[in-house]
Amino acid sequence: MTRPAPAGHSGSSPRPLRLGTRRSRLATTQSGWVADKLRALGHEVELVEVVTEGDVNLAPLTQIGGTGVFASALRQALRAGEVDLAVHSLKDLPVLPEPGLVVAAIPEREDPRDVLVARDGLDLAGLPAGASVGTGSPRRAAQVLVHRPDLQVTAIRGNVESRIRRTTTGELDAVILAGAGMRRLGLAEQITDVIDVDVMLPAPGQGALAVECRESDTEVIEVVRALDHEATRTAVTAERALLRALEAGCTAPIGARAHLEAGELVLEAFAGSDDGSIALRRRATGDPQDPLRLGSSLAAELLTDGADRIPASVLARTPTHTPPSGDPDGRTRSPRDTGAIKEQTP
Ligand SMILES: NCc1[nH]cc(CCC(=O)O)c1CC(=O)O
Repeated sequence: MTRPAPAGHSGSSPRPLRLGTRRSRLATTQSGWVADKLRALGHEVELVEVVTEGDVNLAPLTQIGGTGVFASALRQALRAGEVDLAVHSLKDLPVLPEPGLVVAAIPEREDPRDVLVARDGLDLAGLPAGASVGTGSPRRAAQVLVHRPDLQVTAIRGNVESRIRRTTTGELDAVILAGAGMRRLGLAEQITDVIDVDVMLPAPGQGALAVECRESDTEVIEVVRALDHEATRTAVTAERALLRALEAGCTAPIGARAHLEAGELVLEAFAGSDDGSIALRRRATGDPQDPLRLGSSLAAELLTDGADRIPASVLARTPTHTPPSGDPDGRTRSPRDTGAIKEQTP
């Protein structure tokens, strides 16, 4: 249902902006944060819940099409005119631009680093040899094993709260999560170690949000633009350009973090393989006016130095098999979903 554009809207009697959100607590918290920012600017905002494949299907993300599954249903709701804007975790957003949609704002990002939640308040160095560490992320698994090959990495999925619970029940010694998500959920006091970027580079875009609108909806775009943070946009543009140039998806074992330092844009990146045979780390600096170039040139360097040997199946995380016929709730993918999932493969 597409609502007719309001005639002569000037901002004085704003139509309520319909903000589409996933139903997880992290998603509603992030959406609520954006809604509050827009309300503080004088706009009326209502939240609209959208159910995504990634929420209902608990198969490993690497099998059901990567984290792009979280974005696809929200994007469909945007295109259908059911909502006017959608808030994504930027790291879950496929790197290829989505036709008809535009990321109108990237607000200032949180600390992008990964954190450890371990039993008994342990930090990474304090975990004993053989300790079990849960993560569903090939990027986290690869990097933690470079630093601590003696640890036992276990694949886990689920929302932030349920992953943390695995350490309190004694099932696992530790889990690795994005610090940003934990802080937004008010769970900062459960962090037992903030993992240094020298040990683990975050996912490209980690800690940042992306507010997406319809390209044709200039009125909403103008409103949302006010939330954009230039330094964040510059940094994540370099990080995502690297991911794109590696032809990698958002669940690939690729880490990247850019930041401004003394007027220069610094980009650090990691590229690894699942079996640990490839684990490359490189750093480059460039012009903050051209983050795309810095990202793609560092990607080229990684490829020359061995990242070209990382199998395409590992990088792109293309669904390698048809998902089990019985989705948990019997939901079948629409052709549209499939299209949206495909877009993140090169
Ligand atoms: N893949 C799930 C996801 N997407 C965004 C975040 C956290 C918030 C962020 O990184 O911006 C998380 C949880 C996690 O990785 O621990």
